[in-house]
Amino acid sequence: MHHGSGGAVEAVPGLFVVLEGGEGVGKTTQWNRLASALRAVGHEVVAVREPGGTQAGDAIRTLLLDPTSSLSPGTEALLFAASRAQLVADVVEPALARGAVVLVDRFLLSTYAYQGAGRGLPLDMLSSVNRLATGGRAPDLTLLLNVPLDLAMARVQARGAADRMELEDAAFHVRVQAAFVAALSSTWQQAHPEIGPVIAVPAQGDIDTVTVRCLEALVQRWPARFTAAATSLLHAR
Ligand SMILES: Nc1ncnc2c1ncn2[C@@H]1O[C@H](COP(=O)(O)OP(=O)(O)OP(=O)(O)O)[C@@H](O)[C@H]1O
Ligand SMILES: Cc1cn([C@H]2C[C@H](O)[C@@H](COP(=O)(O)O)O2)c(=O)[nH]c1=O
Repeated sequence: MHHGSGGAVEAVPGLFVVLEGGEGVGKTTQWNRLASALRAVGHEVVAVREPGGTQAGDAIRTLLLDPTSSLSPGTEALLFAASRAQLVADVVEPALARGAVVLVDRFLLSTYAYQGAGRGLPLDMLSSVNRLATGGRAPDLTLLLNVPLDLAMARVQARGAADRMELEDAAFHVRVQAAFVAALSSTWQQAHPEIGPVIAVPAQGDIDTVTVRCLEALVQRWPARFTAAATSLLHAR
């Protein structure tokens, strides 16, 4: 909420922002830093990751990422959707209704990239299942962090203890990466309004530079909403 020029209290719309990209591109790092930067200038930020973010979602995450889990592609897709359904109902919708900035580490585009391109499931089926999960809620903006695949995979290897998805072979990760890149085209986005707008953020530089690029993307999209963030960005330079 904020006070309008006549003193009346006006509702501020919630904003639903998603960070996307393949393994090791720096999503979680930037998700933490963006949340801190926006909170520092007074925004209510609800930061959650997928799969997870609820009690049920965290249990589903453990099952999905455990390298010893044996899951068919359909089971996997349904479990990601189930985690998402709980997250949208319990966290995303209430936070958006309060006017918060909801920052999510991965959302439906990951399903299209991993279960669609990676596993070969048809996007129309994934879309139907996920309509049930999201109730049609689409992100207001997705920041797709872009890093060459070999560099990102080297980071993942350096991190150690790979999860079930990270252990997939190189061809799987090449398909996933190609699907993310395809989502940058305006033709693709027009055909998939459930994903919302997707823009690329070059994420190869040092961590601070990438955070500034992410913030700049938000300021550019919503200049009035993020005036304070823009000012602090200028001071940081
Ligand atoms: N800009 C950067 N430059 C160098 N290293 C980075 C950068 N951003 C993140 N890293 C490092 O790369 C590794 C992966 O980062 P992070 O966990 O944020 O990526 P991610 O995209 O969330 O990965 P995943 O999807 O596999 O969990 C971490 O060790 C992190 O410290
Ligand atoms: C939401 C979502 C995620 N995945 C995959 C992508 C990653 O390999 C893991 C999540 O791990 P992270 O460390 O949090 O990135 O799950 C997927 O395959 N499908 C999805 O919808």
